[in-house]
Amino acid sequence: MARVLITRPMTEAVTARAVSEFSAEIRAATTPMTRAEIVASLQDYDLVVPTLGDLFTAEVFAAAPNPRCRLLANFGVGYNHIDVAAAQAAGVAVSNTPGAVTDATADIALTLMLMTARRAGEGERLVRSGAWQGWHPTQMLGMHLTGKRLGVVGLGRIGDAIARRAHFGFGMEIAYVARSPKATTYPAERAADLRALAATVDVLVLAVPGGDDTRHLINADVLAAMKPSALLINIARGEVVDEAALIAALETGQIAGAGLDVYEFEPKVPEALRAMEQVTLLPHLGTATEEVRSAMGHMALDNLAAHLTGRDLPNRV
Ligand SMILES: NC(=O)c1ccc[n+]([C@@H]2O[C@H](COP(=O)([O-])OP(=O)(O)OC[C@H]3O[C@@H](n4cnc5c(N)ncnc54)[C@H](O)[C@@H]3O)[C@@H](O)[C@H]2O)c1
Ligand SMILES: O=C(O)[C@H](O)CO
Repeated sequence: MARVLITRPMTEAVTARAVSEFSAEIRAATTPMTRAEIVASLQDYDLVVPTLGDLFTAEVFAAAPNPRCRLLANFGVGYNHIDVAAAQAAGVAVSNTPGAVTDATADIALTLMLMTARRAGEGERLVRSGAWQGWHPTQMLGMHLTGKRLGVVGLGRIGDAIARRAHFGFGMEIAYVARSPKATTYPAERAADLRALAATVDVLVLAVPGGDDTRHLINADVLAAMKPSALLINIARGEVVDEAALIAALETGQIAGAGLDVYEFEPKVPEALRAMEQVTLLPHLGTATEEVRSAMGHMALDNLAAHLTGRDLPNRV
């Protein structure tokens, strides 16, 4: 019988299937595995279901030569915590959970857009503080999203779901950057480059994968191109944004606000960001619904099942 390790507690439905179908061992901690645990997981298990924060780096694969592990069935669509080339060189396949996460993550992007544009976090804090003195015509005025221009960086599954919600729900104009034009169900303008996109939009939303190719894609230069009234929304990965440059841009009023679900040094969130009223901060909630986390878990288990029965992995990276 193959030894299967799942590196975090899962929903009840996924746990029940993992135990009955795979006799899986489920690690009890909710925190990422230590380096020593990761090396041991490669040496001691045939199949591992890792997730965000489990750092399967090239160095870790080097520390576990000829691993027993044959598959990392990642729980999550983003796999920037796994060095896929090093895994493949070690004979370890990698799969992920695309699609299952799309709608929930797009919903969180819209939540961040609305909360930041309409100052919802600030308003909620005001009410809770007991200091609210009542409605008046110029109280806490925010930005009206309807009819504004949205720039999407990463018009893939989630970026497209965000753009659809923004266009059909809020009448927003959609613009994007991509290597080639995309077929969309809404009118969408392809910008010449990222700076050109940043310069013309009211909201810039990030939905690219993390990793070396997109690290600090949003830097001081891009932030400087944005309008002073514009908002930056990040549901992608924290490292896509140079967080120090973002803090500087917010402090100097170069941009008006930000809505963040992810952080460069997650779960550390700089005190400077936590102190800013114009910033909405969520704890990586993109996929956090019972249904979606179960769908992600089942997808990871489907990849284990395919591997064990010699079928093609449905979601091979
Ligand atoms: N906040 C969350 O909880 C959460 C949840 C799910 C996914 N995510 C993140 O969202 C990412 C996207 O997921 P997806 O399913 O939409 O992936 P996807 O592969 O369908 O879409 C990513 C898109 O980004 C494009 N892209 C890559 N580099 C680019 C660049 N430099 N400039 C412009 N476009 C670029 C790709 O061509 C692709 O179209 C994941 O990799 C993950 O990191 C976050
Ligand atoms: O990439 C994803 O699916 C989410 O960020 C959770 O890992």
